[in-house]
Amino acid sequence: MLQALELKQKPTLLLVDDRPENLVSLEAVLNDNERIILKAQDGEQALSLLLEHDITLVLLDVQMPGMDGYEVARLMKANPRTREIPILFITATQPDERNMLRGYQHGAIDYIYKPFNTEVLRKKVAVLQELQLSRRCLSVMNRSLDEARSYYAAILSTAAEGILVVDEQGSIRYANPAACELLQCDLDSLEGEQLHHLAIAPDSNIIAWENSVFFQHWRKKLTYRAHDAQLFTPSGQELPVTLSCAPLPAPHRGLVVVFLDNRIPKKLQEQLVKQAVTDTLTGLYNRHGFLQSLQASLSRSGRAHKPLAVLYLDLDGFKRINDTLGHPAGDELLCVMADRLRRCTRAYDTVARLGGDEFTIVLDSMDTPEDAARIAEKILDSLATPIEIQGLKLAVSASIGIATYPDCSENVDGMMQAADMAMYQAKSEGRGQYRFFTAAMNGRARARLMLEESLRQAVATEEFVLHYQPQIMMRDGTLRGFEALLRWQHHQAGLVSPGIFVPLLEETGLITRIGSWVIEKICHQRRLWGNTFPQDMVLSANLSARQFGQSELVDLVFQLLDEHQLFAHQLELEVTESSLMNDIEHSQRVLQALRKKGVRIAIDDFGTGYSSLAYLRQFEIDTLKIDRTFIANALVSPKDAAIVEALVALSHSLDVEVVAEGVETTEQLQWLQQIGCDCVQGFLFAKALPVLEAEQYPAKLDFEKL
Ligand SMILES: Nc1nc2c(ncn2[C@@H]2O[C@@H]3COP(=O)(O)O[C@H]4[C@@H](O)[C@H](n5cnc6c(=O)[nH]c(N)nc65)O[C@@H]4COP(=O)(O)O[C@H]3[C@H]2O)c(=O)[nH]1
Repeated sequence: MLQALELKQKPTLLLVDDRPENLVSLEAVLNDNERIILKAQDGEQALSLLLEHDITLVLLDVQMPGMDGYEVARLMKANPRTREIPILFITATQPDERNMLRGYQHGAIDYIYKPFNTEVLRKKVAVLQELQLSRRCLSVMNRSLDEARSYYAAILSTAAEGILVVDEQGSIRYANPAACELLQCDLDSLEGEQLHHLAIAPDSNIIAWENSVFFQHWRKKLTYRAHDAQLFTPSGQELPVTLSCAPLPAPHRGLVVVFLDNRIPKKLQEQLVKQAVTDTLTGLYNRHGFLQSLQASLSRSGRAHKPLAVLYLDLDGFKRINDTLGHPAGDELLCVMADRLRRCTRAYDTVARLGGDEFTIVLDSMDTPEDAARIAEKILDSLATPIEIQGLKLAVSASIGIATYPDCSENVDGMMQAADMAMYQAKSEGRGQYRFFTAAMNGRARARLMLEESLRQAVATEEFVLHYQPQIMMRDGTLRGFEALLRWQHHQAGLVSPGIFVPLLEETGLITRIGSWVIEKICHQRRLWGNTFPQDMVLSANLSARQFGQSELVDLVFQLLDEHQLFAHQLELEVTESSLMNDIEHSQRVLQALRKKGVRIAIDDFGTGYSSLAYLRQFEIDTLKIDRTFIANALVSPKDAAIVEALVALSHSLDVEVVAEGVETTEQLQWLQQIGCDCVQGFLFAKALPVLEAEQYPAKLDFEKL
């Protein structure tokens, strides 16, 4: 833009003469509206105009007082801004040869003598002016050419891709810095090198350029592209590249080759693949990686007819460590665990963490299935050494299930299921041990699947009923309330015990649906019993851990209380210790909200879980239900008796009501009375009763006679 403006400007002449009349006559001759004319009467004025304006040509008087024309020319020559401006000297006398040469030396183009022929002067000025404009034009173009050249050179030298320019004979004529760097050589050694030699392994036969793919494509004016090409450095090192080779546009006869180092995307891809199959915490394989590896091992073992085993390992009591010491401690434990598992296995066995505290191992190419038992024993032995975390020595054990190929299954899913089932078997038989999968387990699994299926149907067809077990106040033998207990009225099998189906409901997630149904049902029942029982009679329901963790629980309870117009204290929700410990903050929030409304909270089965007396203080509760195993043992085990006594005393000091569960004998009842237990529940009074029997129960109860 600036350059175009520069060229469009009118030419400017500077006339320099000490005599004003000469200046006037010169102006009269040269003024034609096509040019601008400036005038100066001495050297100083001329120099300052020269610096201020863009002068095309100077007509300079040689003889001037003070600074003469030669001196002005010398000073112009010395200044880069005025150096190139042509000077036409005007003189009355022919200068001597020395001065004339001095003039030419300082930039004079020509001399013109006074008195001058006006026509000659006009012509000379016109020619010189034209020449000067052409020169300017040229220099502007040169400048823009230089700029364009340095712009493209900068692009070429900063490009991350290697760029080569090759002539039609296949000789490299140019290589950018990236090309030199990737090919590990300097420009000098690349220049003149044949392009197709770079694409040939050092020990291969050299072919002629005319037979190369580059030339073949160039001849047909086509671009050659290769995503997995190979170049070779002069030292013979392989360079995997993506490459394109395009003919240069006419009139150039040659090709431009652009290539990109494939090792960078490859490395990124490798990293991504690694991340996708690795457990970030332990660095072991994750589930995805493990299943892939198991698939590959099964195929190998199939071909080699070698047995293979999958070990499924679950840490015993990991959750408690995580909950009590915090997640960082849990993570540390898992890392130590991963390390020990690595040490117990061979380099080519696959060790993985599926998630949480579940680890799996593929034992590849075993000689006999007993090798798997040896490894399992080694793992259990290695866990016998306590793990030190946060200054505490933690004793950790694991349950291990083993499935062998081809006996248990021949596919990934089957092997995983079998190992998982065997692990559950090991766990249920007493932890810290290993079990091989057996056909009997398979039978049980099948039965379980069938049960699961009919349970789903039962949920859909509402085959559930609630039975009510009475709770009796010790002080006067009156009815405190009922605990609602779920029963499954199976259309063929009859009444199924919750001990069988509640864990299944929990595992399948159906428990939340049923749980909501139970709360709704007892609210409904409590309203129906409005006139049958006193106002303070309590109905209680069990909450599963999952249900207790649900964010909508509080709203549901409030909504049902409203709907059935109940007093909040007529409803008691029983939560187990472990549900509370799952997420302590959440538990505190839920309990606070429910109790604020007046809903009663009971801790169920106290003594079977964490048995932490500390949280009796931490959580807001109304009732503590002592587990029936303590009551069953209390009269034969002084230790259990002492625990129950301490619990009763502690609960009273915290204003918490105590309910003893599972009271079956009058001896137990008398003892509980002695130690001040508030309330009792058990077969001594009644089993869980259907609605009608529950209604009639208080009339039949004779507390004194018990
Ligand atoms: N040996 C003996 N047992 C006695 C005696 N008195 C009561 N029981 C039994 O002890 C269990 C008490 O319920 P739980 O501890 O909450 O234990 C319950 C509870 O954890 C769960 N459950 C039952 N109904 C529900 C429910 O509606 N929701 C949820 N989430 N769980 C439920 O199933 C478990 C077992 O329930 P049930 O089989 O009904 O077994 C009941 C009850 O019948 C006694 O004197 N001796």
